[in-house]
Amino acid sequence: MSDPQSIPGYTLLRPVGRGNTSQVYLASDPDGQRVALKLPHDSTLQHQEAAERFGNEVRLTLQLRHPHLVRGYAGMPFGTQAFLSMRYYPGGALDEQLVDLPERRLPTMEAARILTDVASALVYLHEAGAVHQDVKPQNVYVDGGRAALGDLGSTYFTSQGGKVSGSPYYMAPEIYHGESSSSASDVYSLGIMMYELLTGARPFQGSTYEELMVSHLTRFPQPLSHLNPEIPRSVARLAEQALAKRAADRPAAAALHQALQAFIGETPPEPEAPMPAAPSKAMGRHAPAPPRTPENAKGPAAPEGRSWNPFKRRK
Ligand SMILES: Nc1ncnc2c1ncn2[C@@H]1O[C@H](COP(=O)(O)OP(=O)(O)OP(=O)(O)O)[C@@H](O)[C@H]1O
Repeated sequence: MSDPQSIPGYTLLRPVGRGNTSQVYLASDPDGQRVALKLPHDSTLQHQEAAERFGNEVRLTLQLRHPHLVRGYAGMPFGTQAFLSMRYYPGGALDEQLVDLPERRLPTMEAARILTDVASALVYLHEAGAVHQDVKPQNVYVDGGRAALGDLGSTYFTSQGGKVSGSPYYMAPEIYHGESSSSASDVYSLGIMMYELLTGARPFQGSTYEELMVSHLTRFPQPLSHLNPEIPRSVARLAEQALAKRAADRPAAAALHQALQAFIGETPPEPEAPMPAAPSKAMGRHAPAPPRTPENAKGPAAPEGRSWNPFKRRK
């Protein structure tokens, strides 16, 4: 890991979190502003793929600007002085905040506001031709009730291509199949987050990678409005469609954003307005994907033994 004291102008205040690839500190920057300072572990810098992922996160966090993306201030993408300075969120990541709540559940309107913001960030990324690939509460930061999506390490521009990845609880069927990801894969992950935040439970469960894969590929969650009657039908229907097994059957992030915005009262509801949809051949709702078994699936390999972690990104 870079020595934080050796990054000119930054004063380390205290550690705030540790991930697989980096350590994050609360620090003060050259202007005396409190920032989150992310420093890669030594092991990250020594591993080419991990180092490239860190560099990708630095470059894209500084390049992509949106009110609902974690704001990057400064950084160095590579080398022993690699770092990323970004907005500091005192409450940490959303998953860390959920742990403290009864039944891991936010009040419905709070959850809907967070989801609206994440959907808004995805609309921006998708319009820019980018795919995030790791939408999950661990990568969402909330302050004052409003959210920002972070961790652009796996993000890529479709025009340039990128390595497929995802986290098993949030990963779309096409990624389990070993196919490429697209904006529709992000919409699927957002659909999982909608279920999780609006009901307190993830729609697909499994105690091993294989069980979780089978669940994503073959099961259908209960209608969202049965699980939470406070959710308007328009939002519930789109969340269910976001979990369509076939990418082409999912709505665009813009449709989800529009419906969520109307729900939280940020724009007047427009029931007559056509929802923007992802280009699609057939619209068979929740059409099942061809049956796959753990043996024939081409998706990312399941880790062995007890170290299986459904939140950990697969590459
Ligand atoms: N901007 C921020 N503000 C406050 N805390 C943060 C911020 N960014 C990260 N953290 C804290 O640091 C922890 C580690 O960050 P993060 O998950 O981004 O690390 P990582 O090494 O990139 O993760 P991964 O395991 O996905 O490689 C987070 O769980 C969170 O607690």
